Amino acid sequence: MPAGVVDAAAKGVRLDRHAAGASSLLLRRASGGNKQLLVSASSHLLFRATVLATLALVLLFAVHYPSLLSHSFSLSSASPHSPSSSRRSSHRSLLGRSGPSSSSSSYSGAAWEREIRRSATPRRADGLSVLVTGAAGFVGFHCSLALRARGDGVVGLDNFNAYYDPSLKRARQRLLASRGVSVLDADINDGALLHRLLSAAPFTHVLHLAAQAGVRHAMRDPQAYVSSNVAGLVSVLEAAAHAQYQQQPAVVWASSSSVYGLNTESPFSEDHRTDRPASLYAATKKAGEAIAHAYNHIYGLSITGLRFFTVYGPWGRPDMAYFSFARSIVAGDPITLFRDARRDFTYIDDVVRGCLGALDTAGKSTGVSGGRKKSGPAPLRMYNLGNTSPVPVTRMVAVLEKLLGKKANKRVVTMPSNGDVPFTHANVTHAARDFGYRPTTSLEEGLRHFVDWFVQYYKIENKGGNGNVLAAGGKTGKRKSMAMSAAS
Ligand SMILES: O=C(O)[C@H]1O[C@H](OP(=O)(O)OP(=O)(O)OC[C@H]2O[C@@H](n3ccc(=O)[nH]c3=O)[C@H](O)[C@@H]2O)[C@H](O)[C@@H](O)[C@H]1O
Repeated sequence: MPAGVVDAAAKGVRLDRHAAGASSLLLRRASGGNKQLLVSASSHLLFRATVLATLALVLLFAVHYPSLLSHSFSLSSASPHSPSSSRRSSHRSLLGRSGPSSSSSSYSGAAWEREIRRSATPRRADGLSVLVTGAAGFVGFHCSLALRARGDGVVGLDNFNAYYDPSLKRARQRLLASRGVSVLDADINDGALLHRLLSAAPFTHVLHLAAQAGVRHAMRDPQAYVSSNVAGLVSVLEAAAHAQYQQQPAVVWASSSSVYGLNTESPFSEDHRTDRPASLYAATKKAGEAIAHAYNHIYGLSITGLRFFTVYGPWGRPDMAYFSFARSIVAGDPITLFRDARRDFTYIDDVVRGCLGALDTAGKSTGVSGGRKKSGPAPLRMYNLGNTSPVPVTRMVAVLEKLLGKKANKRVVTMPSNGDVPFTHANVTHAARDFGYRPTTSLEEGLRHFVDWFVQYYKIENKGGNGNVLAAGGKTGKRKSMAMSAAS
Protein backbone atom coordinates (compact mmCIF):
# COMPACT_ATOMS: atom_id res chain seq x y z
CA MET A 1 0.00 0.00 0.00
CA PRO A 2 1.48 3.46 -0.81
CA ALA A 3 2.62 5.50 2.15
CA GLY A 4 -0.03 8.16 1.72
CA VAL A 5 -2.79 5.58 1.81
CA VAL A 6 -1.39 3.89 4.91
CA ASP A 7 -1.14 7.28 6.55
CA ALA A 8 -4.69 8.19 5.67
CA ALA A 9 -5.97 4.80 6.84
CA ALA A 10 -4.16 5.16 10.15
CA LYS A 11 -5.53 8.68 10.50
CA GLY A 12 -9.00 7.33 9.84
CA VAL A 13 -8.64 4.81 12.66
CA ARG A 14 -7.33 7.50 14.97
CA LEU A 15 -10.22 9.78 14.03
CA ASP A 16 -12.75 6.99 14.71
CA ARG A 17 -11.20 6.32 18.07
CA HIS A 18 -11.12 9.96 18.87
CA ALA A 19 -14.78 10.35 17.92
CA ALA A 20 -15.80 7.30 19.94
CA GLY A 21 -13.75 8.54 22.87
CA ALA A 22 -15.22 12.00 22.67
CA SER A 23 -18.80 10.75 22.57
CA SER A 24 -18.32 8.41 25.56
CA LEU A 25 -16.58 11.25 27.41
CA LEU A 26 -19.61 13.43 26.83
CA LEU A 27 -21.89 10.64 28.04
CA ARG A 28 -19.75 10.12 31.13
CA ARG A 29 -19.94 13.82 31.88
CA ALA A 30 -23.72 13.83 31.43
CA SER A 31 -24.60 10.76 33.49
CA GLY A 32 -21.57 9.09 35.13
CA GLY A 33 -20.88 5.44 36.18
CA ASN A 34 -22.63 2.34 34.78
CA LYS A 35 -25.50 4.33 33.40
CA GLN A 36 -22.98 5.89 31.03
CA LEU A 37 -21.95 2.50 29.67
CA LEU A 38 -25.57 1.46 29.23
CA VAL A 39 -26.44 4.58 27.24
CA SER A 40 -23.31 4.21 25.13
CA ALA A 41 -24.17 0.57 24.27
CA SER A 42 -27.78 1.37 23.46
CA SER A 43 -26.78 4.27 21.21
CA HIS A 44 -24.55 1.86 19.23
CA LEU A 45 -27.45 -0.52 18.88
CA LEU A 46 -29.77 2.27 17.78
CA PHE A 47 -27.24 3.38 15.17
CA ARG A 48 -26.89 -0.15 13.75
CA ALA A 49 -30.67 -0.59 13.67
CA THR A 50 -31.07 2.69 11.77
CA VAL A 51 -28.47 1.65 9.19
CA LEU A 52 -30.14 -1.73 8.71
CA ALA A 53 -33.60 -0.16 8.36
CA THR A 54 -32.27 2.32 5.77
CA LEU A 55 -30.67 -0.50 3.76
CA ALA A 56 -33.93 -2.47 3.86
CA LEU A 57 -35.86 0.59 2.62
CA VAL A 58 -33.44 1.15 -0.27
CA LEU A 59 -33.76 -2.54 -1.20
CA LEU A 60 -37.56 -2.35 -1.16
CA PHE A 61 -37.48 0.82 -3.31
CA ALA A 62 -35.14 -0.80 -5.81
CA VAL A 63 -37.42 -3.82 -6.14
CA HIS A 64 -40.58 -1.79 -6.61
CA TYR A 65 -39.30 1.15 -8.67
CA PRO A 66 -36.41 -0.11 -10.79
CA SER A 67 -37.24 2.29 -13.64
CA LEU A 68 -36.93 5.30 -11.34
CA LEU A 69 -33.51 4.25 -10.23
CA SER A 70 -32.25 3.52 -13.71
CA HIS A 71 -33.83 6.76 -14.91
CA SER A 72 -31.87 8.83 -12.44
CA PHE A 73 -28.79 6.92 -13.56
CA SER A 74 -29.38 7.60 -17.20
CA LEU A 75 -29.95 11.29 -16.51
CA SER A 76 -26.79 11.69 -14.54
CA SER A 77 -24.78 9.68 -17.02
CA ALA A 78 -26.04 11.56 -20.10
CA SER A 79 -23.27 12.77 -22.32
CA PRO A 80 -22.54 16.44 -21.81
CA HIS A 81 -22.40 16.75 -25.57
CA SER A 82 -25.71 15.09 -26.15
CA PRO A 83 -28.19 17.44 -27.78
CA SER A 84 -30.67 16.02 -25.36
CA SER A 85 -28.78 17.27 -22.37
CA SER A 86 -29.32 20.93 -23.06
CA ARG A 87 -31.93 21.44 -25.66
CA ARG A 88 -34.76 19.02 -25.20
CA SER A 89 -38.30 20.26 -25.04
CA SER A 90 -40.60 19.03 -22.34
CA HIS A 91 -43.57 18.03 -24.51
CA ARG A 92 -45.02 14.60 -24.12
CA SER A 93 -44.76 12.22 -27.02
CA LEU A 94 -47.53 10.17 -28.46
CA LEU A 95 -46.09 7.13 -26.79
CA GLY A 96 -46.60 8.78 -23.44
CA ARG A 97 -42.97 9.60 -22.71
CA SER A 98 -41.42 12.96 -22.39
CA GLY A 99 -38.04 14.61 -22.72
CA PRO A 100 -35.06 13.05 -21.03
CA SER A 101 -37.10 10.34 -19.33
CA SER A 102 -37.42 8.74 -22.72
CA SER A 103 -33.80 7.61 -22.68
CA SER A 104 -32.85 3.94 -22.43
CA SER A 105 -34.76 3.21 -19.26
CA SER A 106 -38.30 4.09 -20.21
CA TYR A 107 -38.79 2.82 -23.77
CA SER A 108 -38.96 -0.88 -23.13
CA GLY A 109 -41.36 -3.64 -22.24
CA ALA A 110 -43.81 -5.82 -24.12
CA ALA A 111 -46.38 -3.08 -24.80
CA TRP A 112 -43.71 -0.77 -26.15
CA GLU A 113 -42.31 -3.49 -28.44
CA ARG A 114 -45.84 -4.22 -29.73
CA GLU A 115 -46.27 -0.55 -30.60
CA ILE A 116 -42.92 -0.49 -32.41
CA ARG A 117 -43.86 -3.59 -34.40
CA ARG A 118 -47.26 -2.12 -35.28
CA SER A 119 -45.72 1.08 -36.61
CA ALA A 120 -42.86 -0.79 -38.34
CA THR A 121 -45.02 -3.33 -40.14
CA PRO A 122 -45.55 -2.62 -43.86
CA ARG A 123 -49.07 -2.67 -45.23
CA ARG A 124 -48.09 -3.84 -48.69
CA ALA A 125 -46.38 -6.95 -49.95
CA ASP A 126 -42.60 -6.50 -49.98
CA GLY A 127 -42.98 -3.14 -48.27
CA LEU A 128 -40.01 -1.64 -46.44
CA SER A 129 -39.75 -1.30 -42.70
CA VAL A 130 -37.91 1.94 -42.02
CA LEU A 131 -36.55 3.57 -38.88
CA VAL A 132 -36.48 7.30 -39.65
CA THR A 133 -34.27 9.41 -37.39
CA GLY A 134 -35.14 13.09 -37.31
CA ALA A 135 -38.70 12.15 -38.26
CA ALA A 136 -40.11 15.35 -36.75
CA GLY A 137 -37.64 17.39 -38.80
CA PHE A 138 -38.43 18.84 -42.21
CA VAL A 139 -37.14 16.13 -44.57
CA GLY A 140 -37.74 13.29 -42.09
CA PHE A 141 -41.38 14.29 -41.70
CA HIS A 142 -42.05 14.37 -45.45
CA CYS A 143 -40.21 11.10 -46.07
CA SER A 144 -42.10 9.38 -43.25
CA LEU A 145 -45.42 10.55 -44.71
CA ALA A 146 -44.47 9.40 -48.20
CA LEU A 147 -43.26 5.99 -47.01
CA ARG A 148 -46.43 5.46 -45.00
CA ALA A 149 -48.62 6.61 -47.91
CA ARG A 150 -47.21 3.88 -50.15
CA GLY A 151 -47.66 1.21 -47.46
CA ASP A 152 -44.24 0.96 -45.87
CA GLY A 153 -43.77 0.53 -42.13
CA VAL A 154 -42.26 3.55 -40.39
CA VAL A 155 -41.05 4.25 -36.88
CA GLY A 156 -39.72 7.73 -36.22
CA LEU A 157 -37.30 9.07 -33.66
CA ASP A 158 -36.55 12.69 -32.81
CA ASN A 159 -35.08 14.55 -29.85
CA PHE A 160 -37.28 17.64 -30.43
CA ASN A 161 -34.44 19.98 -29.57
CA ALA A 162 -34.96 23.71 -29.55
CA TYR A 163 -32.64 24.65 -32.43
CA TYR A 164 -35.85 25.96 -33.97
CA ASP A 165 -39.39 26.15 -32.64
CA PRO A 166 -40.17 22.67 -31.21
CA SER A 167 -43.91 23.32 -31.55
CA LEU A 168 -43.51 22.97 -35.32
CA LYS A 169 -41.87 19.59 -34.75
CA ARG A 170 -44.72 18.60 -32.43
CA ALA A 171 -47.24 19.58 -35.10
CA ARG A 172 -45.41 17.34 -37.58
CA GLN A 173 -45.39 14.57 -34.99
CA ARG A 174 -49.15 14.87 -34.52
CA LEU A 175 -49.74 14.68 -38.24
CA LEU A 176 -47.55 11.59 -38.49
CA ALA A 177 -49.43 9.98 -35.59
CA SER A 178 -52.71 10.59 -37.39
CA ARG A 179 -51.27 8.51 -40.26
CA GLY A 180 -50.21 5.71 -37.91
CA VAL A 181 -46.53 6.63 -37.59
CA SER A 182 -45.10 6.64 -34.07
CA VAL A 183 -42.31 9.11 -33.41
CA LEU A 184 -40.30 8.43 -30.27
CA ASP A 185 -38.91 11.22 -28.14
CA ALA A 186 -35.31 10.06 -28.13
CA ASP A 187 -31.79 10.98 -29.04
CA ILE A 188 -29.63 9.21 -31.60
CA ASN A 189 -26.79 9.24 -29.06
CA ASP A 190 -28.82 6.88 -26.89
CA GLY A 191 -27.16 3.74 -28.21
CA ALA A 192 -28.98 1.40 -25.83
CA LEU A 193 -32.34 2.61 -27.06
CA LEU A 194 -31.33 2.33 -30.72
CA HIS A 195 -30.23 -1.21 -30.05
CA ARG A 196 -33.57 -2.09 -28.43
CA LEU A 197 -35.45 -0.45 -31.26
CA LEU A 198 -33.63 -2.38 -33.94
CA SER A 199 -34.18 -5.55 -31.92
CA ALA A 200 -37.90 -4.93 -31.51
CA ALA A 201 -38.79 -5.27 -35.22
CA PRO A 202 -37.09 -6.51 -38.40
CA PHE A 203 -36.26 -3.10 -39.88
CA THR A 204 -35.05 -3.37 -43.44
CA HIS A 205 -33.74 0.22 -43.60
CA VAL A 206 -32.62 3.11 -41.46
CA LEU A 207 -33.21 6.53 -43.00
CA HIS A 208 -30.89 8.64 -40.87
CA LEU A 209 -31.85 12.30 -41.17
CA ALA A 210 -31.36 13.51 -37.60
CA ALA A 211 -28.59 16.10 -37.65
CA GLN A 212 -27.56 19.50 -36.47
CA ALA A 213 -28.30 21.61 -39.53
CA GLY A 214 -27.42 25.21 -40.36
CA VAL A 215 -24.18 26.30 -41.96
CA ARG A 216 -23.61 29.58 -40.13
CA HIS A 217 -24.93 28.48 -36.73
CA ALA A 218 -21.90 26.17 -36.43
CA MET A 219 -19.80 29.14 -35.30
CA ARG A 220 -22.14 29.68 -32.36
CA ASP A 221 -22.57 26.09 -31.16
CA PRO A 222 -19.77 23.94 -32.59
CA GLN A 223 -20.17 21.06 -30.14
CA ALA A 224 -23.76 20.48 -31.22
CA TYR A 225 -22.47 19.58 -34.70
CA VAL A 226 -19.91 17.15 -33.35
CA SER A 227 -22.50 15.56 -31.07
CA SER A 228 -25.23 15.08 -33.68
CA ASN A 229 -23.37 14.76 -36.96
CA VAL A 230 -20.34 12.77 -35.83
CA ALA A 231 -21.09 11.01 -32.52
CA GLY A 232 -24.77 10.58 -33.44
CA LEU A 233 -23.94 9.06 -36.82
CA VAL A 234 -21.53 6.61 -35.19
CA SER A 235 -24.24 5.67 -32.71
CA VAL A 236 -26.71 4.94 -35.53
CA LEU A 237 -24.18 2.93 -37.55
CA GLU A 238 -23.17 0.96 -34.46
CA ALA A 239 -26.79 0.06 -33.81
CA ALA A 240 -27.33 -0.93 -37.45
CA ALA A 241 -24.15 -3.02 -37.54
CA HIS A 242 -25.16 -4.85 -34.35
CA ALA A 243 -28.87 -5.23 -35.11
CA GLN A 244 -30.25 -8.45 -33.70
CA TYR A 245 -32.17 -9.65 -36.72
CA GLN A 246 -30.53 -11.89 -39.26
CA GLN A 247 -30.10 -9.13 -41.81
CA GLN A 248 -28.60 -5.80 -40.85
CA PRO A 249 -30.68 -2.89 -42.16
CA ALA A 250 -29.40 -0.81 -45.06
CA VAL A 251 -28.63 2.78 -44.08
CA VAL A 252 -29.50 5.87 -46.13
CA TRP A 253 -28.37 9.13 -44.55
CA ALA A 254 -28.22 12.87 -45.16
CA SER A 255 -24.92 14.38 -46.11
CA SER A 256 -24.90 17.86 -47.60
CA SER A 257 -24.00 19.94 -50.64
CA SER A 258 -21.82 21.93 -48.26
CA VAL A 259 -19.12 19.22 -48.47
CA TYR A 260 -18.10 20.73 -51.83
CA GLY A 261 -16.85 23.72 -49.82
CA LEU A 262 -14.24 25.65 -51.78
CA ASN A 263 -14.69 23.50 -54.87
CA THR A 264 -14.91 25.76 -57.93
CA GLU A 265 -15.74 23.19 -60.60
CA SER A 266 -19.38 23.38 -61.56
CA PRO A 267 -21.90 21.76 -61.61
CA PHE A 268 -20.82 19.85 -58.49
CA SER A 269 -20.26 16.19 -59.23
CA GLU A 270 -19.77 13.36 -56.75
CA ASP A 271 -16.37 12.90 -58.42
CA HIS A 272 -15.18 16.39 -57.41
CA ARG A 273 -12.95 17.23 -54.46
CA THR A 274 -14.68 17.47 -51.09
CA ASP A 275 -11.65 17.90 -48.87
CA ARG A 276 -11.93 21.67 -48.40
CA PRO A 277 -15.00 22.33 -46.24
CA ALA A 278 -15.77 26.00 -45.57
CA SER A 279 -17.70 25.46 -42.33
CA LEU A 280 -17.67 23.15 -39.34
CA TYR A 281 -21.11 21.96 -40.46
CA ALA A 282 -19.60 20.88 -43.78
CA ALA A 283 -16.60 19.34 -42.01
CA THR A 284 -18.88 17.18 -39.81
CA LYS A 285 -20.81 16.00 -42.87
CA LYS A 286 -17.56 15.20 -44.64
CA ALA A 287 -16.41 13.33 -41.52
CA GLY A 288 -19.68 11.42 -41.71
CA GLU A 289 -18.86 10.30 -45.24
CA ALA A 290 -15.51 8.93 -44.05
CA ILE A 291 -17.16 7.21 -41.09
CA ALA A 292 -19.70 5.63 -43.44
CA HIS A 293 -16.84 4.23 -45.48
CA ALA A 294 -15.33 2.57 -42.40
CA TYR A 295 -18.62 0.95 -41.33
CA ASN A 296 -19.26 -0.29 -44.82
CA HIS A 297 -15.76 -1.70 -45.01
CA ILE A 298 -15.74 -3.46 -41.64
CA TYR A 299 -19.33 -4.54 -41.10
CA GLY A 300 -20.66 -4.81 -44.63
CA LEU A 301 -23.37 -2.23 -43.97
CA SER A 302 -25.08 -1.03 -47.11
CA ILE A 303 -24.75 2.75 -46.83
CA THR A 304 -26.02 5.49 -49.13
CA GLY A 305 -25.19 9.15 -48.48
CA LEU A 306 -27.35 11.87 -50.02
CA ARG A 307 -25.98 15.35 -50.54
CA PHE A 308 -29.01 17.63 -50.20
CA PHE A 309 -28.96 21.03 -51.90
CA THR A 310 -30.81 23.75 -49.90
CA VAL A 311 -34.10 21.89 -49.55
CA TYR A 312 -37.21 24.07 -49.12
CA GLY A 313 -40.98 23.77 -49.05
CA PRO A 314 -44.07 23.48 -46.82
CA TRP A 315 -43.38 22.48 -43.19
CA GLY A 316 -39.82 23.67 -43.74
CA ARG A 317 -37.11 24.80 -41.37
CA PRO A 318 -37.73 28.29 -39.94
CA ASP A 319 -33.98 28.91 -39.67
CA MET A 320 -33.50 28.73 -43.44
CA ALA A 321 -33.32 31.95 -45.47
CA TYR A 322 -36.51 31.51 -47.57
CA PHE A 323 -38.57 30.82 -44.41
CA SER A 324 -37.10 33.54 -42.21
CA PHE A 325 -37.30 36.02 -45.11
CA ALA A 326 -41.02 35.22 -45.53
CA ARG A 327 -41.60 35.89 -41.85
CA SER A 328 -39.65 39.13 -41.99
CA ILE A 329 -41.50 40.32 -45.09
CA VAL A 330 -44.86 39.71 -43.40
CA ALA A 331 -43.70 41.42 -40.21
CA GLY A 332 -42.13 44.32 -42.10
CA ASP A 333 -38.73 43.56 -40.63
CA PRO A 334 -35.51 44.12 -42.62
CA ILE A 335 -33.72 41.20 -44.27
CA THR A 336 -30.01 40.93 -44.98
CA LEU A 337 -29.01 39.57 -48.38
CA PHE A 338 -25.53 38.31 -49.10
CA ARG A 339 -24.41 39.89 -52.36
CA ASP A 340 -24.12 37.52 -55.35
CA ALA A 341 -25.17 34.42 -53.33
CA ARG A 342 -26.77 31.72 -55.49
CA ARG A 343 -28.30 28.43 -54.50
CA ASP A 344 -29.54 25.31 -56.21
CA PHE A 345 -32.82 25.47 -54.23
CA THR A 346 -34.42 22.01 -54.28
CA TYR A 347 -38.09 21.42 -53.63
CA ILE A 348 -38.99 18.96 -50.88
CA ASP A 349 -41.12 16.64 -53.05
CA ASP A 350 -38.22 16.13 -55.43
CA VAL A 351 -35.91 15.34 -52.52
CA VAL A 352 -38.43 12.91 -51.02
CA ARG A 353 -38.61 11.06 -54.34
CA GLY A 354 -34.82 10.90 -54.29
CA CYS A 355 -34.78 9.54 -50.73
CA LEU A 356 -37.33 6.85 -51.53
CA GLY A 357 -35.45 5.94 -54.70
CA ALA A 358 -32.26 5.59 -52.67
CA LEU A 359 -34.03 3.36 -50.13
CA ASP A 360 -35.55 1.18 -52.84
CA THR A 361 -32.22 0.58 -54.54
CA ALA A 362 -30.00 0.45 -51.44
CA GLY A 363 -29.05 -3.21 -51.76
CA LYS A 364 -28.51 -5.48 -48.82
CA SER A 365 -26.00 -5.29 -46.02
CA THR A 366 -23.70 -8.29 -45.95
CA GLY A 367 -22.78 -8.43 -42.27
CA VAL A 368 -24.31 -11.05 -40.03
CA SER A 369 -26.41 -10.00 -37.05
CA GLY A 370 -24.56 -9.20 -33.86
CA GLY A 371 -22.01 -7.00 -35.60
CA ARG A 372 -19.88 -9.75 -37.04
CA LYS A 373 -17.84 -8.81 -40.06
CA LYS A 374 -19.18 -8.81 -43.59
CA SER A 375 -19.58 -11.91 -45.66
CA GLY A 376 -18.80 -9.91 -48.81
CA PRO A 377 -18.74 -6.35 -50.11
CA ALA A 378 -21.87 -4.24 -49.56
CA PRO A 379 -23.00 -1.15 -51.49
CA LEU A 380 -21.44 2.18 -50.53
CA ARG A 381 -23.03 4.99 -52.50
CA MET A 382 -23.11 8.80 -52.59
CA TYR A 383 -25.53 10.98 -54.57
CA ASN A 384 -26.26 14.64 -55.12
CA LEU A 385 -29.94 15.51 -54.72
CA GLY A 386 -30.20 19.02 -56.14
CA ASN A 387 -32.33 20.95 -58.60
CA THR A 388 -29.61 21.51 -61.22
CA SER A 389 -30.49 25.20 -61.70
CA PRO A 390 -28.92 27.72 -59.30
CA VAL A 391 -30.89 30.88 -58.61
CA PRO A 392 -29.64 34.18 -57.10
CA VAL A 393 -30.94 34.70 -53.58
CA THR A 394 -32.24 38.08 -54.76
CA ARG A 395 -34.47 36.20 -57.22
CA MET A 396 -35.78 33.98 -54.41
CA VAL A 397 -36.71 37.12 -52.48
CA ALA A 398 -38.41 38.63 -55.53
CA VAL A 399 -40.60 35.53 -55.87
CA LEU A 400 -41.51 35.70 -52.18
CA GLU A 401 -42.37 39.39 -52.53
CA LYS A 402 -44.70 38.61 -55.41
CA LEU A 403 -46.40 35.71 -53.64
CA LEU A 404 -46.78 37.62 -50.38
CA GLY A 405 -47.82 40.80 -52.16
CA LYS A 406 -45.40 42.89 -50.23
CA LYS A 407 -41.95 44.37 -50.75
CA ALA A 408 -39.09 43.24 -48.57
CA ASN A 409 -37.05 45.74 -46.64
CA LYS A 410 -33.69 44.62 -48.08
CA ARG A 411 -30.17 45.29 -46.90
CA VAL A 412 -27.54 43.90 -49.25
CA VAL A 413 -24.13 43.20 -47.71
CA THR A 414 -20.92 41.45 -48.71
CA MET A 415 -21.08 37.78 -47.77
CA PRO A 416 -19.49 37.46 -44.32
CA SER A 417 -16.80 34.83 -43.81
CA ASN A 418 -18.88 32.61 -41.56
CA GLY A 419 -18.79 29.34 -43.44
CA ASP A 420 -21.09 30.27 -46.29
CA VAL A 421 -20.23 29.46 -49.90
CA PRO A 422 -21.15 31.77 -52.79
CA PHE A 423 -22.97 29.23 -54.94
CA THR A 424 -24.10 25.62 -55.25
CA HIS A 425 -25.06 23.69 -58.38
CA ALA A 426 -25.81 19.98 -58.50
CA ASN A 427 -24.97 17.50 -61.18
CA VAL A 428 -27.48 14.68 -60.59
CA THR A 429 -26.60 12.25 -63.36
CA HIS A 430 -25.65 9.50 -60.91
CA ALA A 431 -28.97 9.67 -59.06
CA ALA A 432 -30.82 9.84 -62.38
CA ARG A 433 -29.00 6.76 -63.62
CA ASP A 434 -29.41 4.65 -60.47
CA PHE A 435 -32.91 5.50 -59.32
CA GLY A 436 -34.45 7.80 -61.88
CA TYR A 437 -34.06 10.99 -59.84
CA ARG A 438 -35.39 13.90 -61.86
CA PRO A 439 -36.22 17.21 -60.11
CA THR A 440 -39.28 18.80 -61.68
CA THR A 441 -40.23 21.73 -59.46
CA SER A 442 -39.26 25.30 -60.36
CA LEU A 443 -38.47 27.76 -57.57
CA GLU A 444 -41.63 29.74 -58.44
CA GLU A 445 -43.86 26.69 -58.10
CA GLY A 446 -42.14 25.38 -54.98
CA LEU A 447 -42.28 28.72 -53.20
CA ARG A 448 -45.98 29.00 -54.10
CA HIS A 449 -46.61 25.72 -52.27
CA PHE A 450 -44.52 26.96 -49.38
CA VAL A 451 -46.37 30.28 -49.12
CA ASP A 452 -49.76 28.50 -49.32
CA TRP A 453 -48.77 26.36 -46.34
CA PHE A 454 -47.08 29.26 -44.52
CA VAL A 455 -50.13 31.55 -44.56
CA GLN A 456 -52.42 28.74 -43.52
CA TYR A 457 -50.15 27.42 -40.76
CA TYR A 458 -49.48 30.86 -39.28
CA LYS A 459 -53.03 32.08 -39.97
CA ILE A 460 -51.94 35.06 -42.05
CA GLU A 461 -54.86 36.87 -43.63
CA ASN A 462 -55.19 37.42 -47.34
CA LYS A 463 -56.00 41.11 -47.40
CA GLY A 464 -55.77 41.65 -51.10
CA GLY A 465 -58.03 38.98 -52.54
CA ASN A 466 -55.75 39.08 -55.57
CA GLY A 467 -54.05 35.77 -55.14
CA ASN A 468 -51.36 37.32 -53.02
CA VAL A 469 -51.20 36.87 -49.30
CA LEU A 470 -51.12 40.50 -48.31
CA ALA A 471 -52.77 43.50 -49.97
CA ALA A 472 -50.52 44.58 -52.80
CA GLY A 473 -49.06 47.91 -51.73
CA GLY A 474 -51.07 47.59 -48.49
CA LYS A 475 -50.88 49.76 -45.45
CA THR A 476 -47.57 49.64 -43.68
CA GLY A 477 -49.05 50.20 -40.23
CA LYS A 478 -51.36 47.24 -40.55
CA ARG A 479 -48.62 45.03 -41.90
CA LYS A 480 -46.40 45.86 -38.97
CA SER A 481 -49.01 44.79 -36.47
CA MET A 482 -49.93 41.66 -38.36
CA ALA A 483 -49.40 38.82 -35.96
CA MET A 484 -48.46 35.32 -36.96
CA SER A 485 -49.87 32.60 -34.81
CA ALA A 486 -49.27 28.96 -35.51
CA ALA A 487 -52.31 26.89 -36.37
CA SER A 488 -52.62 24.10 -33.88
O1 LIG B 1 -27.44 22.47 -49.02
C1 LIG B 1 -26.93 22.32 -47.92
O2 LIG B 1 -26.10 21.51 -47.69
C2 LIG B 1 -27.33 23.23 -46.82
O3 LIG B 1 -28.48 23.96 -47.25
C3 LIG B 1 -28.88 24.93 -46.36
O4 LIG B 1 -27.83 25.88 -46.20
P1 LIG B 1 -27.86 27.17 -47.11
O5 LIG B 1 -27.78 26.84 -48.55
O6 LIG B 1 -26.83 28.09 -46.56
O7 LIG B 1 -29.36 27.67 -46.85
P2 LIG B 1 -29.92 29.00 -46.20
O8 LIG B 1 -29.38 29.20 -44.85
O9 LIG B 1 -31.39 28.94 -46.35
O10 LIG B 1 -29.35 30.13 -47.14
C4 LIG B 1 -29.76 30.20 -48.50
C5 LIG B 1 -29.08 31.33 -49.19
O11 LIG B 1 -29.43 32.56 -48.58
C6 LIG B 1 -28.27 33.30 -48.27
N1 LIG B 1 -28.53 34.07 -47.06
C7 LIG B 1 -28.72 33.41 -45.90
C8 LIG B 1 -29.00 34.10 -44.75
C9 LIG B 1 -29.06 35.50 -44.80
O12 LIG B 1 -29.31 36.19 -43.80
N2 LIG B 1 -28.87 36.11 -45.99
C10 LIG B 1 -28.60 35.43 -47.12
O13 LIG B 1 -28.43 36.03 -48.19
C11 LIG B 1 -27.15 32.30 -48.13
O14 LIG B 1 -25.91 32.89 -48.43
C12 LIG B 1 -27.57 31.26 -49.13
O15 LIG B 1 -27.04 31.60 -50.38
C13 LIG B 1 -29.22 24.33 -45.03
O16 LIG B 1 -29.54 25.36 -44.10
C14 LIG B 1 -28.10 23.51 -44.49
O17 LIG B 1 -28.55 22.84 -43.33
C15 LIG B 1 -27.58 22.53 -45.51
O18 LIG B 1 -28.45 21.48 -45.66
